[in-house]
Amino acid sequence: MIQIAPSILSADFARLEQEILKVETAGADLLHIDVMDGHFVPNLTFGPPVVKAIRKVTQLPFDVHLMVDKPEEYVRPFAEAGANIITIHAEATPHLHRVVQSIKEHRIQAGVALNPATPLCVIEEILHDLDLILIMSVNPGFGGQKFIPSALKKIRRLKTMLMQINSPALIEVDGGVTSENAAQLKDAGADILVAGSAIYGVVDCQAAIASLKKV
Ligand SMILES: O=C(CO)[C@@H](O)[C@H](O)COP(=O)(O)O
Ligand SMILES: [Fe+2]
Repeated sequence: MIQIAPSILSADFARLEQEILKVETAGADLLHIDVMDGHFVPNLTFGPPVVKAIRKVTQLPFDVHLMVDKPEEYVRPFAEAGANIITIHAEATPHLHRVVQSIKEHRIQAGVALNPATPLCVIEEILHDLDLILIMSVNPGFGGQKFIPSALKKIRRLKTMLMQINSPALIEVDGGVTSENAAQLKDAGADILVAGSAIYGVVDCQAAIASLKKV
């Protein structure tokens, strides 16, 4: 069954605890935390103290999406704050292998994210080291953007690559996910759907999660 990871980027930050508990009760599988540094992407969001604070209010696994330059400097602080998965961007470091290994040294899951324009070949040599690959289906930085359809072809090709090396790594898709494109994403090979506005931007988030899951 497909897993759903609500992105708290679209939550009401003034009521963050309730917003997290709301999606936990509604059947979320993971909590997606978008970390932005104002350099790698033109937006600023959460640091390790926020992750540490919300670690106390929920049992949901934390799926930390680091949209930051020099990700090597942030692995330890986010791991110690309570991340269960740390995903770094391939475009953000020339030392992808080293940073992936450093995530694994913290005994948490390691993911690599690819922007829409980044080809799959940049992760080919480290694919067997990864627990998760995040395919961006919007340009990172903001919630509420329109899904870029070329992500579907990329997910299909990635699924084939993973099957060829017998890898159990999960494919996560992030950006513009809705109940309209969820079935296509699952058919293409996605295992985890991240959704911000499709879950936090509607009145009934339980129905929203259910409709994403039922694909
Ligand atoms: O990483 C990002 C954006 O950079 C995402 O996780 C967004 O938070 C997804 O929001 P929606 O596109 O689902 O509204
Ligand atoms: Fe994200």
